[in-house]
Amino acid sequence: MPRFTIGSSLKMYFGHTRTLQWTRAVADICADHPMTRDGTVQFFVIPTFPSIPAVFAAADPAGIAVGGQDLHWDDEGPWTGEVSGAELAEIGCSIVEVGHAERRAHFGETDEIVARKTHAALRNSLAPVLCIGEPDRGSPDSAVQFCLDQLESALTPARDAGTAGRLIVAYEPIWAIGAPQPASPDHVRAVCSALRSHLSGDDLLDAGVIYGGSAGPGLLPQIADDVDGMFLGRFAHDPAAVGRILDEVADITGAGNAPADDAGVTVTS
Ligand SMILES: O=C[C@H](O)COP(=O)(O)O
Repeated sequence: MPRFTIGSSLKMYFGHTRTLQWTRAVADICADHPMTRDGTVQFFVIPTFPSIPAVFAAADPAGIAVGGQDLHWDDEGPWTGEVSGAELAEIGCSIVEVGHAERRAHFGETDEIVARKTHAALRNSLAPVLCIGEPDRGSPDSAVQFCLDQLESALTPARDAGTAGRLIVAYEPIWAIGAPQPASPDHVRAVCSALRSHLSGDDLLDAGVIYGGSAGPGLLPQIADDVDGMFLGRFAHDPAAVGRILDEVADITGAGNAPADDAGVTVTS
């Protein structure tokens, strides 16, 4: 597992041309940056479905993982308009977003549907970016209880079937999505550390917990000890923000002060 998993869902913000411009700019940054080159950071991008093949071609050479924003709970069948995890895996995706708050709110995704989709991702060897988070601002303790219930609900079918795999839990308090600023570092740390403890040593799942909700440059240094990465939205629309976050990773890990070799790769030994 990389020390940090950091990525962005482009939601429906960009058309195809801008998606590719953004991806190429981010791929250039990741191809050059010591923190992505040495595997300290696994960067991922989640575009709209039609852009996935072109994004894959632009992102894969830079080591960027690509995923879908949703999947169906079945692997095939009469589901007009839907996309299966089997097909996402077939075209090269390694991750898929499941249960984002916007899908739960606007597309009727219940906890049961999210659970079936989580299992569909895992059985197709896709790492679910499983989005959980409390609806209203409150205490960290109440958020932890809400999120643990949501998490275990989402994992029930996979646990029942004994399906193993990599899991990326995206802790996204709903009240912090689309907001001017993220949840406070203390809140993020309390909830994410509880989720990490809960999943640590899981028999089936190799799990990490990342934070999303108005995340951007400046946040990771305040939460790094208690998270496995960040899920970026609007504050990564400027590709330069990705470079700033990777620079912050270098500072966090101490690599920022290390000398670089001729190829520009930081020498840490
Ligand atoms: O998918 C990303 C999250 O929903 C966060 O989006 P945001 O940073 O624009 O609030």
